[in-house]
Amino acid sequence: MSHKYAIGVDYGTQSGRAVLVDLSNGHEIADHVTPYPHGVIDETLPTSGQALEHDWALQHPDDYLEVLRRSVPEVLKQAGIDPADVIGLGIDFTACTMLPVDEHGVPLCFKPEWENNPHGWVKLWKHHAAQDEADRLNAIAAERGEKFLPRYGGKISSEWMVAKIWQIVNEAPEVYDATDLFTEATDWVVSQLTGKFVRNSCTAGYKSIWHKQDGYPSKEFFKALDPRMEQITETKLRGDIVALGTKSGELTEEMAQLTGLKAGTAIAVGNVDAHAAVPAVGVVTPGKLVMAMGTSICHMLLGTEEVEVEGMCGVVEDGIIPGYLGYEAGQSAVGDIFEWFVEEGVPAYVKDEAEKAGVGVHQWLTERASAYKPGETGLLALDWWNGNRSVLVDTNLTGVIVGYSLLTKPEEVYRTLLESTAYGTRKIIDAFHHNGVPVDEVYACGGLPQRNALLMQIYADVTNREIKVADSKQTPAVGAAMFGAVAAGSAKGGYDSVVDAAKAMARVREDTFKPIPENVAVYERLYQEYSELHDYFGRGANDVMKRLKGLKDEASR
Ligand SMILES: Nc1ncnc2c1ncn2[C@@H]1O[C@H](COP(=O)(O)OP(=O)(O)O)[C@@H](O)[C@H]1O
Ligand SMILES: O=C(CO)[C@@H](O)[C@@H](O)COP(=O)(O)O
Repeated sequence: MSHKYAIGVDYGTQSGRAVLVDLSNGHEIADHVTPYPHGVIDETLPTSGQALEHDWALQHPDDYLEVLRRSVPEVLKQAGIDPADVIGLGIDFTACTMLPVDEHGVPLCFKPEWENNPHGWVKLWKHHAAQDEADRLNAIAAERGEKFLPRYGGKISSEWMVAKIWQIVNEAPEVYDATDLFTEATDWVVSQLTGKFVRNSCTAGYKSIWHKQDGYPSKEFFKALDPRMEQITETKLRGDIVALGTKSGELTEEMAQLTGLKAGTAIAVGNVDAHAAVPAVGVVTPGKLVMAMGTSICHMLLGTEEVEVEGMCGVVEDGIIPGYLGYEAGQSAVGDIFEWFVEEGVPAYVKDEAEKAGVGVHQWLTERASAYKPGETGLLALDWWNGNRSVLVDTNLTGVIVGYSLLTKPEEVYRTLLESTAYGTRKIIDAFHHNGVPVDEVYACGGLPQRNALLMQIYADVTNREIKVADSKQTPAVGAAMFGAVAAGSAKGGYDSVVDAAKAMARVREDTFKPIPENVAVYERLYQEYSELHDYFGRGANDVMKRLKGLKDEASR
């Protein structure tokens, strides 16, 4: 049999990328990135120019198709292989990134009658404008003693499906009525490839409160939210829910024309970016935490029992690797915080000097920040620039930096922001480790580990754990390709399980980041200070952040 390949397409926050992978060893033969032409739509609607309220974050579904149109043919061209040797394709996506579609699967925002209504568009994972709905949902679920709540660390997030749908019910009931299905973007793109709609068990479990044994919450629960939602699981959330690793269907003729692949190529069911990355670093057993580090961080861990962990995003049977309970937690902003500082927080001289030195601002700041010892900046920050996903699950929390003086330098602030995100990760590791889901090893993948060695050393020191790094530029895409190979199956030159695929294809770098004992000692003290601030601002002792947000809302109305 000739050499076989699979393609993984990773849909990130700003761009989508296709990677063509050799199935015998996991090597990335070709990759290509397509920045989304409309990016993240968080200021004005592209059609009408209507201003969006803050906390909104939308996307354009055609941008996802653009990735297929541009990046898939490009990797085929770069690799110079016969498209018939690409036996499978898998995709992974940010989540919960959701959209309303009509009975033909057409996104409402593609239709002239809905294109000017912001609720007809894709709501990106970091759309945080459904916090009121999430708060009410959590109160109602707690009052009713809904047994799903502990599976989600005690709180359903405003980032997820039900809160987002309920916002549409409240603010645009006409869009709700016109919607045939609410879908995850990952399932919608797969349906465009195969011509057939199925839901994947991963997003259904983590983002739509679905359980392998119990199904969705009851009609009574949805009715208690809003009588208009009573039947939603049989109507707008209907659809077969199938396990990761399943073949969703085959590439249609039309999509074959568009991508250059062969019609009939096996297409895996949709997956989530962070979850797809886990087998791609070879993690298929418990005890190993995988951090997908980019705009945000998702923390993924396998377990054998369902236990309650404060503020985790969820525990889902078969949610990451079949046969295990998959645990997920996360931080809503990590790279995004560094980017905010680079874009909005540095003086002009930093940009000038970086330009003169011929390096990016991140690199310029990182080089200078590396000269400081832990504690030397005198600064400490709370990493809540985009709220707190775990363990507090509260998007209304905001950022703090303590310790400024007239001598504070931009690189010190940058280092402090790097450190603050490491403390946020430590909170998550502690929550799992001390509650029956051990974290013995840590793996990192995503854009950040390759770009910033200082950041990774800080994470090793703050967590006091050695960190292994993926030997791949595009780990989630490689994971998605593995699932594509499993969808094709061994008879076609792929694999029969993702565990088999991981054995052959997963790769981590030989060099690791090891904790440095003297740094660990100082960071332990700083982490105790972080914890004090974390609980003071985050657990109700002082709700100043929420009062400020309230004032801001009043002022902007
Ligand atoms: N040298 C750097 N150090 C730290 N962060 C960086 C650096 N370069 C880029 N970033 C951050 O990386 C993030 C993008 O990560 P990436 O993994 O490529 O994207 P995504 O999360 O969308 O998949 C951005 O938020 C950006 O601020
Ligand atoms: O929330 C999830 C997964 O559950 C992510 O899709 C979301 O944090 C976005 O991830 P990125 O930082 O864009 O890779």
